[in-house]
Amino acid sequence: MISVIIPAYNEEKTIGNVLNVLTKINIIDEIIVVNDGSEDNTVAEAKKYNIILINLRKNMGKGAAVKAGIEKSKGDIIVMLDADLVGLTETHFLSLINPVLNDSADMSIGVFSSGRKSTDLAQKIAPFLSGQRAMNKKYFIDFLNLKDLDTCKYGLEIALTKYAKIKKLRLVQIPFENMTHIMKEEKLGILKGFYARLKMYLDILKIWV
Ligand SMILES: O=c1ccn([C@@H]2O[C@H](COP(=O)(O)OP(=O)(O)O)[C@@H](O)[C@H]2O)c(=O)[nH]1
Ligand SMILES: O=C(O)[C@@H](COP(=O)(O)O)O[C@H]1O[C@H](CO)[C@@H](O)[C@H](O)[C@H]1O
Repeated sequence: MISVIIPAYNEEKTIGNVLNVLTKINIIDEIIVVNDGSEDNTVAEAKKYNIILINLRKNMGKGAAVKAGIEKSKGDIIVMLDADLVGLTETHFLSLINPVLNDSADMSIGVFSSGRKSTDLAQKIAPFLSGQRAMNKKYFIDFLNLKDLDTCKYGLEIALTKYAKIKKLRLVQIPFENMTHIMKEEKLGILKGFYARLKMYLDILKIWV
């Protein structure tokens, strides 16, 4: 059984397109949207689709949102996808999940390529930060027992990557062609976006070192 978890904070502009694609993919058993205290119409947009909605009352950060989704999930395979993806297709989804389904990898990581230069470059430099992942739930549960996701925010992915290394999991990177996401500076404007980026790097550094 496959559960997809989508943490979402103020993603009213993009979450509909992501859900529109995912809700048409037959092999997905459940899609869990975790509204992380959004102040915009994310919830209303998500409710247009056949999904399970978790509402966090206030913004808790990505790590806490994903944790809430995993705890609610019923699947034995978990897929994490961001709500601000642009260009997602069924082919991307299948290519991400197949290595885990056919047991040729324990964790697969989707990495943007040939989407937009800026986002391609960021993921080329740091593919281990990508939020698009598939993994067996047993590893996620083990990971949750070891790592406090309630406070790690954007440190989630680097924590997952470290976990995979320590546990010697088989990792595979899947090129996500023609995909991009909305960058922080585009969502929030240059100054606020850059500030949010610095805060994200701080979350990552806290887990990294
Ligand atoms: O406090 C937060 C910040 C982000 N997100 C979600 O986590 C994913 C990745 O966040 P973001 O798009 O800001 O990261 P980026 O891809 O820009 O680094 C998106 O679906 C966000 O809506 C969240 O649930 N809570
Ligand atoms: O690609 C990146 O460098 C960062 C930053 O993306 P932005 O272009 O600042 O929105 O985004 C990734 O890293 C985050 C932390 O690991 C993840 O939460 C995101 O899912 C991922 O897209």
